[in-house]
Amino acid sequence: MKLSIIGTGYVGLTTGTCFSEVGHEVVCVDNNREKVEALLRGEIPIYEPELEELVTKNVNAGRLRFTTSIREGVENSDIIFIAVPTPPQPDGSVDLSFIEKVSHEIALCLTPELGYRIIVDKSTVPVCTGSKVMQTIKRYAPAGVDFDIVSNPEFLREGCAVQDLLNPDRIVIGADSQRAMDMMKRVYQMFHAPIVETDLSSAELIKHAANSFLALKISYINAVSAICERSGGDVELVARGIGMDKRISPHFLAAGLGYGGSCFPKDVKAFIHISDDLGVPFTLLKEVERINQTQLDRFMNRLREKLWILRDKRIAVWGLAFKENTDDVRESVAVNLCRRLCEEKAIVSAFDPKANETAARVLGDAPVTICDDMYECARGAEVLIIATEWKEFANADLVKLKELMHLPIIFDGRNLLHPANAVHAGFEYHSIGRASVYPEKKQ
Ligand SMILES: NC(=O)c1ccc[n+]([C@@H]2O[C@H](COP(=O)([O-])OP(=O)(O)OC[C@H]3O[C@@H](n4cnc5c(N)ncnc54)[C@H](O)[C@@H]3O)[C@@H](O)[C@H]2O)c1
Ligand SMILES: O=c1ccn([C@@H]2O[C@H](COP(=O)(O)OP(=O)(O)O[C@H]3O[C@H](CO)[C@@H](O)[C@H](O)[C@H]3O)[C@@H](O)[C@H]2O)c(=O)[nH]1
Repeated sequence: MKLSIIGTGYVGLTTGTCFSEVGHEVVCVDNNREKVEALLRGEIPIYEPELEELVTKNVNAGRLRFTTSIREGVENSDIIFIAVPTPPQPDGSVDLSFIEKVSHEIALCLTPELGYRIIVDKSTVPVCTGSKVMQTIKRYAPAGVDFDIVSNPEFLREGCAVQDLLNPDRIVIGADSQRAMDMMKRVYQMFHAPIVETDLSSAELIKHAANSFLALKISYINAVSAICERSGGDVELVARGIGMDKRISPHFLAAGLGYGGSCFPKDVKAFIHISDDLGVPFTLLKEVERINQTQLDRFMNRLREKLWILRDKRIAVWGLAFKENTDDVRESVAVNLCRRLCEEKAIVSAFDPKANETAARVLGDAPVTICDDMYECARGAEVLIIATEWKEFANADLVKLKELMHLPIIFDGRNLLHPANAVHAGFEYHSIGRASVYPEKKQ
């Protein structure tokens, strides 16, 4: 089928590429000329495992192309996906100006002669946005255009987006027209995944409800981690013990520094705002947010308990991305941690396998020394903090690390290391939701 995607960011580029991989003919549109020019030169603007190979393969096969022209996308596709940003506003509500602008632009490209078109919202939007897109298109398109609106939320995780897209747990399609639903099912028939057919509003709600529930699971285990720290329990054992119950599942029960990224923080805020607007305040989600914020505060307190004053202490931070396998630092807890350490005048060095450049841009004036090598980053440090769950850090050579550091102290904000291994290598080891462990003192 002929598809276009408006917005070639994390979602648009990976979705468009995976659509082309299963045989569709895809035009990816973006109004960022530099981004499109880079893509036309074969440069991939983001780091996402497997993406570069798939883009190259499908561009060479003639199934995937890039343009800055919405008109080219609209005229050359039966189905137009919108994948533009829906950022938060200061009050937590969603800024829908990108969606409105694209809807308007699509409307101006539609003509009765083009024939039937489906406009699909893939961006994460508040319930009832679909009907606003419909009204906008009706308002600005010439009389007689034939189109339907569909909601098809995206559930990919950054860092494994290609695999998530090619092997989804489910596809959600919200449509108020059978013709649109049937065509959308054809788009996804090659993905061999269950399809949840809904009305427009339910599909929009599924996305916010899903992300809020996942964030809730993380905050739940983080709240349990605080209780473990006070009581002498071990949150890893507790998570294992509850996660083996199939009704709970072991996923998204990893205690840590809290959730970050471009989705959970903004989508939880948005769902709170939506529920307030509807007169049914979702106060549980306010607690989810509060727990997420206090997780980093508690970690900073424990660091101060250990080092007393952070000023002039050499602190190395492993990880800057908001999670492993990505260069994305949007709402990264690791970056926030670096900022807070700098505010307290610690001497901060940091390393990330993929996010050094993106982090340097957002850190701006914060005096963080960004290092090219994880061990060099730790040289001379009094404390090493693990802030992102990269495999490299879990597999670190602890003997080498200990030789390089000034003091052998690790604060593991993602519970990546095994406490016994850290102690065996001679480290004092502090982690989330567990008692700290210390190497045996020689008499
Ligand atoms: N990042 C994720 O993991 C993820 C997963 C699921 C859903 N989502 C949702 O998908 C949407 C997009 O997120 P993203 O992370 O891909 O954002 P992004 O910022 O990475 O990409 C958005 C792209 O849209 C382009 N754009 C903006 N206005 C445009 C216009 N008028 N015409 C053409 N292009 C335009 C931008 O230049 C940018 O390249 C958001 O609603 C987000 O909540 C994101
Ligand atoms: O057990 C866990 C799992 C995750 N995290 C943190 O949660 C954040 C988000 O991680 P993850 O969900 O893996 O990445 P995202 O790319 O943000 O994906 C989420 O947000 C996307 C955008 O809406 C959705 O499409 C995905 O389904 C949803 O998982 C990161 O900071 C992780 O460190 C934890 O602290 N503990």
